[in-house]
Amino acid sequence: MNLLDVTDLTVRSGDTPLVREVSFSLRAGERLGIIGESGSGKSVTSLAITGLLSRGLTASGSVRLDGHEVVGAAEKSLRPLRGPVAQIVFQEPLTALDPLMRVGRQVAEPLRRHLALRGDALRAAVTAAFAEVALEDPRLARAFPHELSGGQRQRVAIALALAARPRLLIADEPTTALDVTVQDGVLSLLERLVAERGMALLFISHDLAVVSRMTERIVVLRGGSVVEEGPVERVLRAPRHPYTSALVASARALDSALDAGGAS
Ligand SMILES: Nc1ncnc2c1ncn2[C@@H]1O[C@H](COP(=O)(O)OP(=O)(O)OP(=O)(O)O)[C@@H](O)[C@H]1O
Repeated sequence: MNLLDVTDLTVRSGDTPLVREVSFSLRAGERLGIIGESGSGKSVTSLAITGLLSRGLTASGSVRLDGHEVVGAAEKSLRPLRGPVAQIVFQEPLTALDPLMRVGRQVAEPLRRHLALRGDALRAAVTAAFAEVALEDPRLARAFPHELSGGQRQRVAIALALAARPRLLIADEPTTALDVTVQDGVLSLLERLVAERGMALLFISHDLAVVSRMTERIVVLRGGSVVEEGPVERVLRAPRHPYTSALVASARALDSALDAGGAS
C-alpha cells in the first residue's frame, strides 16, 4: 500500500478551481517533489493532503493518507494522522510556532502527546530533538520564537514537525523565506533527517535545482494541473512538456550565469 495516494484531487474556491484533477502517489520512504511557479497550486495541494484547507475552499476527489480518506473526513478523525503519519514544515516558520511560548515547551508538547513522555524522559527527548536539528545550546530551548534567527526558527519548526516521528514529511518551500547563507544548512539537515529516519518526503518548491537535489521523482504543476511527472533525472534530461522544458532551460541559464560569475 502507498503511504499517500492523491487521485483526481480538485480544490475549488466557490466555482473557481485552484487545483484540478491532480493525481500522484508516494511510497513509504520515497522522496517526491512538486514544482511549479507561484500560484500553481502547490500549497493548496499540500494543505488538502493534511485536511488543513482554509474555510471557503472545498476539495473533491480522493486523498488517502496511510489508507485513511482525508477528503470529506471530519476534523476529529484527521487529528490522529497529523503527527505520527504526516507533518508539514511551512515556508514561514512562525506559521507553526506559538509566539508566546518558549520553543522548548512547544517541542515538548507533541513528544508528550504522541509519545507519552513525561518528566526526565521528556526533558531528555526535548534536548535530543534540539540536538538533532543542530541547536545544541541549551539556552535556545528557553527562547521565544522572536528571539531566534530565521534559520534557527526553521530548525525549531522542523524539530516540532518531526517530534511525533511522522512517516511523511511535507516541506512546503522550507527555505524560501531564509537567507541564502542559511538555506543550504537547512536543506542538508532535512536530507540527513529524511535519510536517517527513512521518512517519505513531499518537497514543494518553485526552484528546480533545489527540488532535484532533494527528491527522486518530480510532479510539475501549472495552473493547478499536473503537466508532467517522472524521475528527476529523466525530467531534467528529456522534459516532455514545453513548460517543463522552459523550467529546465531557465535553471540551466541561471547555473551557467553563476558559473561564469564564479570564474571571473
Ligand atoms: N484561501 C484561499 N482562497 C481563495 N484562493 C486561494 C486561497 N489560497 C490560495 N488561493 C489561490 O489558489 C491558487 C494557488 O495557490 P497556492 O498557494 O497553492 O500556490 P503556490 O503554487 O503554493 O504558490 P507560491 O509558490 O506563491 O506559494 C492561487 O491563485 C491563490 O491565489
